[in-house]
Amino acid sequence: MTGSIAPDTILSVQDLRTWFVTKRFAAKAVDGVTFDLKRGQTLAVVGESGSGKSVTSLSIMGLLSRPGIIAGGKILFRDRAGGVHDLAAFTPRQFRRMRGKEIAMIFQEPMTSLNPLYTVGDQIGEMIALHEPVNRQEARQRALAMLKHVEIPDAASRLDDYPHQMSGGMRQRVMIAMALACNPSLLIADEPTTALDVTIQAQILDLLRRLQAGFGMSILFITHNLGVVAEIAHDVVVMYGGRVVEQAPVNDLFARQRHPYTRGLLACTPDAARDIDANGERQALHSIPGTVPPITALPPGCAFGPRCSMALQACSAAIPELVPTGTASFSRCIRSAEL
Ligand SMILES: Nc1ncnc2c1ncn2[C@@H]1O[C@H](COP(=O)(O)OP(=O)(O)OP(=O)(O)O)[C@@H](O)[C@H]1O
Repeated sequence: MTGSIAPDTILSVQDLRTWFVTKRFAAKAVDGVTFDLKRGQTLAVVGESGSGKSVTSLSIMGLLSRPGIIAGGKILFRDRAGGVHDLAAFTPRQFRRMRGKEIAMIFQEPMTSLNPLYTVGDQIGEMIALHEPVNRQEARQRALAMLKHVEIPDAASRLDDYPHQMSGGMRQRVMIAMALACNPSLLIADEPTTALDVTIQAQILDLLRRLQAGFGMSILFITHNLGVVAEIAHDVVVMYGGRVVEQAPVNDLFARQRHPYTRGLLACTPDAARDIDANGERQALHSIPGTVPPITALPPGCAFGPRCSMALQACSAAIPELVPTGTASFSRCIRSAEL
């Protein structure tokens, strides 16, 4: 029995637990995470470094490194033909057949996906040939079409470039072209714009939005930046200490944050309109006190408690439940009604 998934949903992560277990420690990097990604939409997973975002995406892609294991939960994925698979139970062989074709991933650093020794045309073509019966000429034509889709100027003359001959923004476009070459229904994007300067970042987000409208893929977007979330997401999951602390449609989340951590993250996001007053004076920068605790030493009760200005004694007594705060919103805070 694979489990159930709503008809408009392409990915349903259900009570996922991904742990790193050795003789010395058990790091519960992801501990009971649940969310749904709807077809053709973008779900952003946001949180500070160490909150468990990347481990969540690596679990979905079957790319966990040792000693990481999926200790519990389901990752239900609906393929193009409508079949539902539990990726949490997939073998490496099953993942190899699915990756690139049905699910693709882009990373912060394009050179983790691109081989410096091959031209970009060869690399995109090879990705297509791996999953589809195309000859060399067809693969090259498809690679060219993909370079055009990702809006690389003068694409025909860039087909035989090596990655090092391109700028960072162009390499990011090539990585997106490679990821989308076989028309996957799910794209996992792990901080794909973090290393880029803000104008290029905006261009890449804009490109992803247009590609989503054209190709119809769903996007799981991992980021620490709420500014990026506002640009691209339909729904948002906020993670802290390996757990979901808040979950909401993007407009609801920005209108009202129902967890003090989300509120703190938003206050830390630079905003010129807010941070410089009418007299041109800079307001003090906000920051959340302290740092994310190591996953092996989470405080008792609410993991955010020691950093939270609203914490009560009860917050350290038990881990708060994720409770509904709206029709599609949830918060793991006992004071969410006051926020
Ligand atoms: N191979 C590993 N062995 C042990 N612990 C690990 C391993 N990989 C990740 N972790 C732990 O899992 C936790 C979550 O890491 P993860 O990379 O998912 O965080 P993140 O939110 O994506 O942060 P970043 O933005 O820095 O990537 C961290 O506390 C990290 O120490």
